[in-house]
Amino acid sequence: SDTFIAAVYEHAVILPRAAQETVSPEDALALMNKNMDILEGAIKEAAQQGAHIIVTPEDGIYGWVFTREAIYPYLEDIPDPEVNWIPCTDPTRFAPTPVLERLSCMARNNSIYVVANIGDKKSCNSSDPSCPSDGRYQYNTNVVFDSEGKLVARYHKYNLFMSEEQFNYPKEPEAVTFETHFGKFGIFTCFDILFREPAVVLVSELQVDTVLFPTAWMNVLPFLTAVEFHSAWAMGMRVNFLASNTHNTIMSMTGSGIYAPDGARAYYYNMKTEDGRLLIAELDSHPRLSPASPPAVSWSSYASSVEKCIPDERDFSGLIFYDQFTFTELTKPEGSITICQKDLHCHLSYKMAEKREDEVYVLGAFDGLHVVEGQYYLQICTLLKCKSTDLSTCGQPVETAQTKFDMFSLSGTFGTNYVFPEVLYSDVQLAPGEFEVLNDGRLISKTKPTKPVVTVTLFGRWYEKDHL
Ligand SMILES: O=C(O)CCCC[C@@H]1SC[C@@H]2NC(=O)N[C@@H]21
Repeated sequence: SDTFIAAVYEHAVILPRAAQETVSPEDALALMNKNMDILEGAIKEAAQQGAHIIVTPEDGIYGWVFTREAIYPYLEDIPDPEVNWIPCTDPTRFAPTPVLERLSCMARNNSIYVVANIGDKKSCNSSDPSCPSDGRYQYNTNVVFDSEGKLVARYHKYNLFMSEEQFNYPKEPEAVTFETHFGKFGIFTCFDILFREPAVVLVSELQVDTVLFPTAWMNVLPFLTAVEFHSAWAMGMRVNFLASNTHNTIMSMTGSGIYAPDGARAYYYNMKTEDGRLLIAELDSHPRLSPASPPAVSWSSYASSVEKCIPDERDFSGLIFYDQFTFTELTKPEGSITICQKDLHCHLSYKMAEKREDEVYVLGAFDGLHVVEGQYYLQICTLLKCKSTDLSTCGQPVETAQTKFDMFSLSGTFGTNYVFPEVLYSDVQLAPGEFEVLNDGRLISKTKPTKPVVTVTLFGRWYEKDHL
């Protein structure tokens, strides 16, 4: 069919009382059942509203369990989907798997695809030289059940985030896809989104239509807040993207959404209360075939054609999330300005509705390797509001703004084809339908921006440079 209805659930996970202590398998299952009780409510509601598929978050069933031993009682031995198994109707076929059984039944009883994140365990012995000393591999794992409850996908997270010492890396990245009558799906988890494998492979080589993305994402302004970055990835990669985040304001975890290539269809960001939220929206099954599908972009085309930038004595540098940017201030209410760092030249044309005395904006450029909490090579052009009128605060996280723009157009001489366009308004709000990327690489406002701008950014990932 042409469209389908997608659901994502942002879940305020009930955490284990003491994540460092080892509990009995009964206590582990009791906690997982408490979380699954809540997920079941969301799954039922989504199915009632006609959703074909629902995504639930990373760590959504047992929370954050920090040691290898402490997570063990929560894990199940998840078979390869090729075994063709409906745990709901055949629960004893493999070793005890009460969580798989319950998830399978939730999918089957509500006739909806269910995506969940749980832990997989695989025993090994000394015949395998890389077998861990405790005799098992433990994986951060996504599972997908179809609307009859059959296990159709299993994915082991490849890019573990720093603190996930409870899990092992799979030996090779897994590019997991499955077909449905509403399009081809790919799946990966959280930190995977910053790397080429398997995320980019799923889209560029395996041509999936929709990405399923369970996450436990800690927000970092100005570029890596969940709703901002995930919607930008959907636009840059030209896929649908179903992001389900955990909700825990103490950890800065909030921000889920249903994103199409041309913008968010629904999203949720809430740092004020501890409420979860079900989102439901309609999407094109094959977004690339849609007439509204954005064209392929030649990212550096426009910026390479404008005059080169000449270093100016008023340029200055500042840190954004530990990366040293080169900045120049927007001193006039409107104009065209350029800033460079190494090979990256960034160009901005803009017009403010009014130049306020109490707010300062800069144009910034960064071309280099980010090295904190993981290493990845970035090329970034950004228009952003500084925290105060003191230029030394430029780059620090800012959530609110009052300056309205009449228009903006941002471009850069990117060396990579992987550029994610971000527009963030005041109070961490997205701007669906209000901006677009032209095929010459300009990120432009389509209409007069309706809210004050916090940042407009072209976030480029240069995968080939990571290992040089
Ligand atoms: O557990 C994960 O895989 C999610 C981590 C994502 C965190 C994002 S990516 C880098 C940045 N650092 C943070 O603390 N939050 C963001």
